[in-house]
Amino acid sequence: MPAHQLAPDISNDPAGVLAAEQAHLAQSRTALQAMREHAQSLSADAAGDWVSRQVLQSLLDKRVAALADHPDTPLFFGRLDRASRDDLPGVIYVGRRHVHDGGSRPLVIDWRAPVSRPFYQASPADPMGVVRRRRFGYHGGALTAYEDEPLDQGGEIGPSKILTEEIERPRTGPMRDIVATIQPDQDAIVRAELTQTVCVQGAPGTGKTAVGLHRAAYLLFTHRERLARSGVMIVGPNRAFLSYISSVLPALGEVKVDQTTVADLLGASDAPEDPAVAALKGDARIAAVLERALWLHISKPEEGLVYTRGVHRFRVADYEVREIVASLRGTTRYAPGRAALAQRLAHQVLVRMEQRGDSPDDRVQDAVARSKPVKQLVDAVWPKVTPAQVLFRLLSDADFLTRACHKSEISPDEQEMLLWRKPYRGWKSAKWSAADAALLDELADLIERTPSLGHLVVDEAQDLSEMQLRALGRRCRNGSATVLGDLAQGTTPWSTTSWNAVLRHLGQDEGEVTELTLGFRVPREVLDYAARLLPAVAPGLAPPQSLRPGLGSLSVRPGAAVTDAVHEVLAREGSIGLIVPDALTAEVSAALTGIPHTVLDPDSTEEEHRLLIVPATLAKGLEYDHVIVVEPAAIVAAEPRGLARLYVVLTRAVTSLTILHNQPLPTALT
Ligand SMILES: Nc1ncnc2c1ncn2[C@@H]1O[C@H](COP(=O)(O)OP(=O)(O)OP(=O)(O)O)[C@@H](O)[C@H]1O
Repeated sequence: MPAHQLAPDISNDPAGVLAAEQAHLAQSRTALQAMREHAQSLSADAAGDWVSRQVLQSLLDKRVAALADHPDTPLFFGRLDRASRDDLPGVIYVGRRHVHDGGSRPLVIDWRAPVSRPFYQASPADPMGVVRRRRFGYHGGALTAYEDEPLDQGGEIGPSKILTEEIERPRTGPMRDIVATIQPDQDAIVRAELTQTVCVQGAPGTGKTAVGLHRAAYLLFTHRERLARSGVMIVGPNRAFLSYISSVLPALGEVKVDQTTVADLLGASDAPEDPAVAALKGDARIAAVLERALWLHISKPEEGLVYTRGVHRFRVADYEVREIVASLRGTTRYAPGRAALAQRLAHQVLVRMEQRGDSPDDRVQDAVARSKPVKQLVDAVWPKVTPAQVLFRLLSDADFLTRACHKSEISPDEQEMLLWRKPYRGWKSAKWSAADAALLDELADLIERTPSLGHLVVDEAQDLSEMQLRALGRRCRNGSATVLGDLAQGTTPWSTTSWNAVLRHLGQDEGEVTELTLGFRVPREVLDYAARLLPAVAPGLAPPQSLRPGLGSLSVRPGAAVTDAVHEVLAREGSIGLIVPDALTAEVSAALTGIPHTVLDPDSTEEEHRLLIVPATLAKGLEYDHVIVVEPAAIVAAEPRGLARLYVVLTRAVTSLTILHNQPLPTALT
């Protein structure tokens, strides 16, 4: 059947339909193979020089790699039979990438193309020109089932079995893409305009991370050239999380996206710090103090400039130097201001030379700007400083801090808190905390402008301080952002309580706050249980909803042994996360001697075994089929926002949650 004709209704012959679709899959696979062979046959020799040849060859190699067929991944997962009379085919197959035959007839259309959109959005109420939507079921790479949804007959469509099965599939290994089953509300976020910053509040497991990654893939497809130049970056909470999500974008054909953590982006700084001090340093009020501290380094010029050339002396008077400095202050960043001061002084010297009858050119001006007297004056008045020097001075010199805090909203008590109890000997030996890293980054930007990316996806954004948000905001100030998080899962001393505030500190006030409400991960029984903590951790939030009933998924066992619970889940299918208070990690691991397991580490991301011991503070963003939580009371007691940590921990399970405890459970859970 030619793809441009509407398919005849042969649904009364399911075997025939399936066979025809399998034939289309085989044809598409062959066509993809031909596309790959064609790409392989292209030569980079046409390029004129060696460099161009290397660039072209690398592009061709990438193209060949992108055309690889992964036999276990469905080439298409949906089909639309369209009623629209336009130039587009009447029947389209929606898949992970475009495939066309020798005559350029599309056999599969990329899920991100506008014509694929009805696959995610069409409904009987708004069929979007589609008569029938077909979903395909796969086993490995083999097409084994299909399901039709008529869209032109009004009424309601029942739940999709293929969709439910996909959502219920046990989890193994890293996160996978959800391209075949993106839901309409998720799709609206994925396809939001590039210029639109979106902020998504969503309960655990509502697909925020998945949506953020698919949005990155969508934007890269739709604005390929623009974003190839400016770049897209994903920022997640820790490396274990990045490792968990690392294969989603490559599976969607996008390999050129940086995935990083705030700590890695701002520089690994991990000196321990009192949470109250960290919270104060994370406060956006500090930004004004840093700015003042930096500009306090400029001193009032007391002397003029004398420049000697041959037998002549050219003078720039002290009041003229003061005027130049005053005119530059506040109109430029610190480092370009320094360079401009040298140039302006040189210019004055040149004016004097011209007045004497010389006709110096630009080269003379550059030479004067680089000359010793000019350099000495600039160094004295507008000294070269690094972020570390400025922050060191601020945190170790009480007088300087007081001057920098002048007219700011930082109280004397707070100033006292900011000062190091035991100052370091010098800025080179100073040990910086995570909060300091954001301050150093702010100073770096005040000194020299930080380049902006085209788009930033920020996950677990509720955990970022205002100063960290400012740091990320700098990196998308000429672009846009996708901000993802859950106010109930905030576990840092500076966790936010308002998305509008987050957007403001990110510098994306125009961003739109939206909500995902349906949970795809956690069974209802478990989610309802965890939600008992919500009034304490995020009073304003409505209880989350789950798509999965999961009867019998929750088991609370006082006094039970860890090994028994572990043996029980090892007999079942799927991944296992044994989440423990951080302080008990070694003890629990020792108790499991003889049972193969891996201990999750913030940096090492290897998961050798199906059974993983997860320290509670690393569980954020991750999920396991079976979760065993050890001693909730100790998880709560370990940190100021311990109840929120427990909420995160209790919402990691896909199939079952077992709680083991000797100490009494937090009251909300009893
Ligand atoms: N439309 C969907 N179809 C199938 N699976 C989905 C869909 N949306 C989300 N999921 C799955 O649900 C699980 C949870 O998704 P994800 O981790 O993105 O949620 P989250 O909102 O970021 O959760 P958390 O707040 O706990 O970090 C993942 O396994 C994801 O693949």
